[in-house]
Amino acid sequence: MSRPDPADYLDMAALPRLLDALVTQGWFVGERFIDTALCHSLQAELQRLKTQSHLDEAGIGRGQAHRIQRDVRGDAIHWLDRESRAQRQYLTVMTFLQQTINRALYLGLFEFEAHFALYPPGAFYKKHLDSFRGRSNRIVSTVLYLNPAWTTTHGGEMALFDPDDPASEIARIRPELGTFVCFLAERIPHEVLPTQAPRASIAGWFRRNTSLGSSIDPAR
Ligand SMILES: O=C(O)CCC(=O)C(=O)O
Ligand SMILES: [Fe+2]
Repeated sequence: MSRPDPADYLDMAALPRLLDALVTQGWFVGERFIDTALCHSLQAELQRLKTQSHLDEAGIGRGQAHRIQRDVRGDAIHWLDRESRAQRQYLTVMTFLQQTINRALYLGLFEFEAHFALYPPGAFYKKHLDSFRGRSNRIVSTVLYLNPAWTTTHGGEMALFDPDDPASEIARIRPELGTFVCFLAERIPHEVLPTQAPRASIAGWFRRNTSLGSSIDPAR
């Protein structure tokens, strides 16, 4: 089986803009950044996972601190496990992006973890940081949206906030199929506004390895 070529699945021409935006403002949004056919395959897989009851209620906090809190986040998730061709293609693209970012910005990104997410109507995710400065090993957050023909009446945008003034909104992103967002996990507060329609995505994080000696550092 031939390995997928990342260039077939992502907008190579947008990469310089992505790197520049990460450095100058800490976040990037690209429309049609990931190949449309691949997005449809991922969307179909997420639907299948839902039908087969393979989605779990999402929680907050890692390891022992993990808990479900519906008043904070209301999505259901499934961690990517390379089970399908579409997942493997997406993970290959993300590995390529990791190498591209490391070569240009020396962030020392070490691995990528990601989950499908489905927000049912009425669900949201309150303003948060994906990682806390100093403690964290999530360095760059990513989101790929999987919703064809999303309109403003559907709500469910992601709002980004100014790291130096977290009350001030700096961007609002419609979760349209193929749109890809990445941002510095320790810097950019963000929020998922209440959605009116089922909202599908893949949220992922590039991590740095912070394991020390024999003490392992779990991803989740
Ligand atoms: O789906 C989104 O727009 C963002 C999701 C998010 O912030 C998260 O899963 O941490
Ligand atoms: Fe987040």
